[in-house]
Amino acid sequence: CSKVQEAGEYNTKMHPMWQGPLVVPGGDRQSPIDIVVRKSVFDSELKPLLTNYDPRTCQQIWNNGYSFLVEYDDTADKSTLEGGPLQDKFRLCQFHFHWGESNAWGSEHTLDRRLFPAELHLVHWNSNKYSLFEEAVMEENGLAVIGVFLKVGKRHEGLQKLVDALPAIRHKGSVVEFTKFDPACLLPTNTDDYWTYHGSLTTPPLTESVTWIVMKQHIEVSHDQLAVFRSLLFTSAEEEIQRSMVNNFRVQQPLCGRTVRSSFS
Ligand SMILES: CCOC(=O)CCc1ccc(S(N)(=O)=O)cc1
Ligand SMILES: [Zn+2]
Repeated sequence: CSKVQEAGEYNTKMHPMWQGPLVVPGGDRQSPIDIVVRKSVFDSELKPLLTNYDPRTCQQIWNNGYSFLVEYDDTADKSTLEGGPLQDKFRLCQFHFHWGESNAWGSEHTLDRRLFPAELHLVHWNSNKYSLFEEAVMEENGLAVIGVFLKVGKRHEGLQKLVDALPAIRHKGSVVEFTKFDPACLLPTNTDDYWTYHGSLTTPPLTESVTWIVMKQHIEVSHDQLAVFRSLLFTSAEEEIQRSMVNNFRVQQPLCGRTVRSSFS
């Protein structure tokens, strides 16, 4: 399988984050992918997801120059994910989004090549086996990321608190305190139906350490809420040329014979 990023990754390759080695050691379980729905395999052993998030562990929101991240205190098993395809307990460390410059594209995963305007990633690490995220990120069973597609429609009331905080972190490197936010409000009502496969981080270090759990049901956000995402900047306040934070997604990667399992038939 391709061990070097697709030539078409112009957007992401041009972004400073992508400078450096684009060859991924191994490189046969990269993410994101196109989920071909009719080729996914129903697995009756897959359990419902069990999320137990404590809003009191929410700490800050910041612009890392590629997306914005809401970070959680992951020094104890206070906000956790288990069940689904997972054998262990995983600790929530952050969530972030990927989006486009237009509503026509922006998601990282696709469903039968269908693009969504944005995609939410809730990032967890295996606290049964490892003691730090930085350790788990290098291990095959180290991470679990829940992916949720966003569609443009009615305003998402739970998201608005986060949207209202974005103007304060417009530039790369800015951070503000952000507390008492329950990420469960961003999950779809149905979390029993999902696809799962073994993949990687979609940004450097691109390590193949992620059990992906992609929700079948999307959430709706308003056009105006997405427009505020696009008002963020890739660049720091000191830089001469300001660049809008849009199209911060990676192109789909080769499946390389992997099976995508579904929790529903
Ligand atoms: C060793 C430090 O590694 C990191 O900070 C990786 C952070 C990171 C977390 C999640 C993702 S995603 N888009 O695949 O959900 C990409 C990168
Ligand atoms: Zn992501």
